[in-house]
Amino acid sequence: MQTLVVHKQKQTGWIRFHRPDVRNAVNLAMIGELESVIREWKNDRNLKAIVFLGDERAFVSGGDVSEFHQWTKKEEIFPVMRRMGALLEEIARLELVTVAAVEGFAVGGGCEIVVSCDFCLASPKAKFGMIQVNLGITTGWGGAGRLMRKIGRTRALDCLLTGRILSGEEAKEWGIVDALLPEDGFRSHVESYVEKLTKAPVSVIRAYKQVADKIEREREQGTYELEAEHCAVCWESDEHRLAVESFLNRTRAKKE
Ligand SMILES: CC[C@H](C(=O)O)C(=O)SCCNC(=O)CCNC(=O)[C@H](O)C(C)(C)COP(=O)(O)OP(=O)(O)OC[C@H]1O[C@@H](n2cnc3c(N)ncnc32)[C@H](O)[C@@H]1OP(=O)(O)O
Repeated sequence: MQTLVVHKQKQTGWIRFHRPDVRNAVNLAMIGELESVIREWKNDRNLKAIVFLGDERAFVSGGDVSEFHQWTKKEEIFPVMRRMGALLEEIARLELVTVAAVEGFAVGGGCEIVVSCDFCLASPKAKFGMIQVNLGITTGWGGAGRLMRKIGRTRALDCLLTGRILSGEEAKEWGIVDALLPEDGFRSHVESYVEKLTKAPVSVIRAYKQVADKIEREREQGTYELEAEHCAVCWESDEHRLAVESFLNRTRAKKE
């Protein structure tokens, strides 16, 4: 695999987002690789948990601005948004424990990946932000609906409308982070935490995830399709075009 480093350890699968040069930004290749891992592992009846992680600098920095933002029409970008939204819906509905382990930036779509997991474990230096608004767009992968369900409508709207960046501690206080773990030996702290979450038999884990999923389905459908639609419409705005140009100009200027 080019964009992910994956391995299984006992009954836990580990998926590391691995595009360090671009702070683990999600491109089409990563979406394809993540689809194939999730669709293979979801049928592993021995697996109890999946942990998603990045590196000390970034969990995931959102969609790949260089790749995604070459498309300017809503008809071009909607299928890409919907595809990743459907994948995060699949992850959210997995009948095993899902964990986002965050040490660095989880921004934009990276924050949407975080809230599609059952648990978020973070180091105090982690940073979270639904920064799509800074690009003049909305979430596109279902993250707005999941954030509202996780931290409540008012705080979620504050994060979505301001694009504020929260430290690990602030994100714990706001309810995005479920446990803060020491930066030193973060990975082994994550392993011990996951061990506690997965001492139950596979059948018990799958049963409780089915209960959680049923409640969510009865309460409301996932919002990823609506969000992908809104994101695609905003994609054509001048605000979005200008924000992307300024990001790409900054990147080019650094190279000169
Ligand atoms: C529905 C999802 C939605 C969408 O897909 O449109 C979104 O996710 S919108 C949000 C898209 N993401 C961003 O706008 C974040 C952009 N990145 C940053 O703000 C920073 O890179 C940050 C805060 C994540 C990390 O800052 P740091 O100072 O640690 O690193 P640099 O900014 O110097 O970046 C290093 C290197 O990585 C490239 N990079 C970072 N993020 C992205 C990205 N999302 N897409 C493409 N490339 C990215 C950055 O340009 C630098 O490249 P270099 O060639 O080394 O200059």
